Amino acid sequence: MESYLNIDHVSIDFPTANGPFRALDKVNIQINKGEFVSIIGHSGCGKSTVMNIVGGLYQATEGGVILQGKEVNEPGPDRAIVFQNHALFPWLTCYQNVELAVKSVFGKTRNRQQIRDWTLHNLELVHMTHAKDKLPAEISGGMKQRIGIARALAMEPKVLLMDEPFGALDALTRAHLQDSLMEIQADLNNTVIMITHDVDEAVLLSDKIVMMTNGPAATIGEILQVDLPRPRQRLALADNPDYNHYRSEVIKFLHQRHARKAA
Ligand SMILES: Nc1ncnc2c1ncn2[C@@H]1O[C@H](COP(=O)(O)OP(=O)(O)OP(=O)(O)O)[C@@H](O)[C@H]1O
Repeated sequence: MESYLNIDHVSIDFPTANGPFRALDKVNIQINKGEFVSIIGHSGCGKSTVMNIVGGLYQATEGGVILQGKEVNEPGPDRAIVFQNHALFPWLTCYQNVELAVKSVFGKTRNRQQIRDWTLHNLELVHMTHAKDKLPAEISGGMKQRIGIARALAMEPKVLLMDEPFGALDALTRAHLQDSLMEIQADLNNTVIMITHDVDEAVLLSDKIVMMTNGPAATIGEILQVDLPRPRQRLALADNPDYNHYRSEVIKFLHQRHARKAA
């Protein structure tokens, strides 16, 4: 059966002064609907480049990305991106930031009341109704990230792309947001690709962890299937032998089999 999202033998060459630089070489990932997939690998291996190709921001030199049987060549609302640095419009309130995304996707098909209800519903999903009339400068980093997630979810994307979404947050805020994201995903069955540097985050959230080799010409080293039952509770998992097994598999990949050579 054909997968929902097929990253099919994707290679990319970037032009440089010394000629083409092959950043990715034949990257192959098959993702099913509703799957949560993390991409992990050392800095500079090409994780964001994979995401930018799926997001349609970069074009693969060879191979391509097929979403529900259609090749993806440009950005579109079917692939919403959540960035590490929120990327909210500073002059718009939280409500207006989400509403803008809703209007851009549903402005022609939904009436004003429906747009308002849908905007409020998505703010509620991320527990941000209380701050809907605040400007981004008036809320914390974790709250901004919640708005970024609400904005992406409100577009009802086929795939949610998250580039280190919690990378800039303190450990406690990060844990709260991971829990919220797991709850939301259990409710909505989103298909998610998330880049992370955090091994625990990858194991806690993912169905599959894609581990990339170091560049240049980075590719998929291994794909680890994480078969921990859901819902997952971080406290219970701390003593779970399967959890610790998955965790150590990722650590061994990153720090033993594909350890980065010292500069
Ligand atoms: N537009 C570009 N032009 C030239 N080279 C690029 C471009 N974008 C990325 N690269 C190169 O491709 C490689 C992969 O970069 P990428 O940003 O995808 O890595 P990454 O794994 O996301 O890194 P990090 O974890 O540090 O964010 C790097 O060597 C980078 O310098």
